[in-house]
Amino acid sequence: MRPSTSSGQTEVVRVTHPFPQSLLVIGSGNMAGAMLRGWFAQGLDPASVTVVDPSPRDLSAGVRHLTGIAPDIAPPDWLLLGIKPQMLGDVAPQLAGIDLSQALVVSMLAGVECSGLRAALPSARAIARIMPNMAVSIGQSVTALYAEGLGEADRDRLESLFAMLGTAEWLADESQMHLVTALSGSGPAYLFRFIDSLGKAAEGLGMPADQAARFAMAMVRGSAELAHRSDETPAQLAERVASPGGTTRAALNVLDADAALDRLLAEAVDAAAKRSVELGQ
Ligand SMILES: NC(=O)C1=CN([C@@H]2O[C@H](COP(=O)(O)OP(=O)(O)OC[C@H]3O[C@@H](n4cnc5c(N)ncnc54)[C@H](O)[C@@H]3O)[C@@H](O)[C@H]2O)C=CC1
Ligand SMILES: O=C(O)[C@@H]1CCC=N1
Repeated sequence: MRPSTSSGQTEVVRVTHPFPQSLLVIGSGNMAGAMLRGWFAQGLDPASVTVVDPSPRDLSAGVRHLTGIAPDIAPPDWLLLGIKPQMLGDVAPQLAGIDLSQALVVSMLAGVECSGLRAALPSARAIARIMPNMAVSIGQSVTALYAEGLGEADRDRLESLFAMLGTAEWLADESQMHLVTALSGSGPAYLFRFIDSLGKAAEGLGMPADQAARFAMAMVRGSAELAHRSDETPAQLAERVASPGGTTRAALNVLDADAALDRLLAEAVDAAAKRSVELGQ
């Protein structure tokens, strides 16, 4: 946008965007692919991006695509790691031929800590970790950020780029990455399962399957938005739905008996966090 000056003349504003000069992406599947599409929509130049992936997902026009790491890859400003954690051991030695002395490595690998990334990519200028989630594809991820000893310019840039894809928040302690992975990284799957299970419950009691699925989905969508906009906590909102002696209380009594739901989710999140620790080893 070009704002007018008080004299009525149009002032040319030079926008300094936060995108890296050159972005090398290793592994562009569900997550890295969705991030790239989000950034392209916000102005990232496809010509500044090189994607290395034998079978990338929905590659955008204008991006340089390689099926493997080639010796002529120019030293990148950012290196985004979008491979599975289990692949790092194979991929890292191939990256040894690329000059990473100017590169900020941004890793989305679940479980792999900064020390493991540093050992795998010893020549990198700096290393940061992120934990986004699948809602990155609609610009509504909550992305956790973590880095040690990162300069202010890198921190600002990282924060700006992930704020473009939803919200971004720094973690003070790396061990929290395992928990955030188990909470908001894997979390969309828990909610998708809940929606599916709720629809199936109504179907089992006699509702047509497609209608039950539609109602379950619409209810979750509206309720999540309501909870997001409300000043009250989700726990308080649940109490507001439950009329004394009514239908909701009858259902909540089932979920709350022996803290069944709390215990189930605590167990599920604990299993995910433990798996995150294992993936880093
Ligand atoms: N899927 C999710 O919801 C989330 C995933 N993550 C993390 O994101 C990373 C990627 O996950 P997804 O995108 O779901 O997986 P994905 O399987 O969709 O993407 C991985 C990509 O790596 C490519 N690849 C395989 N071998 C390669 C090689 N040697 N060189 C370059 N590319 C290669 C594959 O072709 C694929 O496109 C994982 O480390 C995961 O922990 C983090 C948060 C959420
Ligand atoms: O399941 C996984 O390992 C990845 C990390 C968080 C979500 N998906």
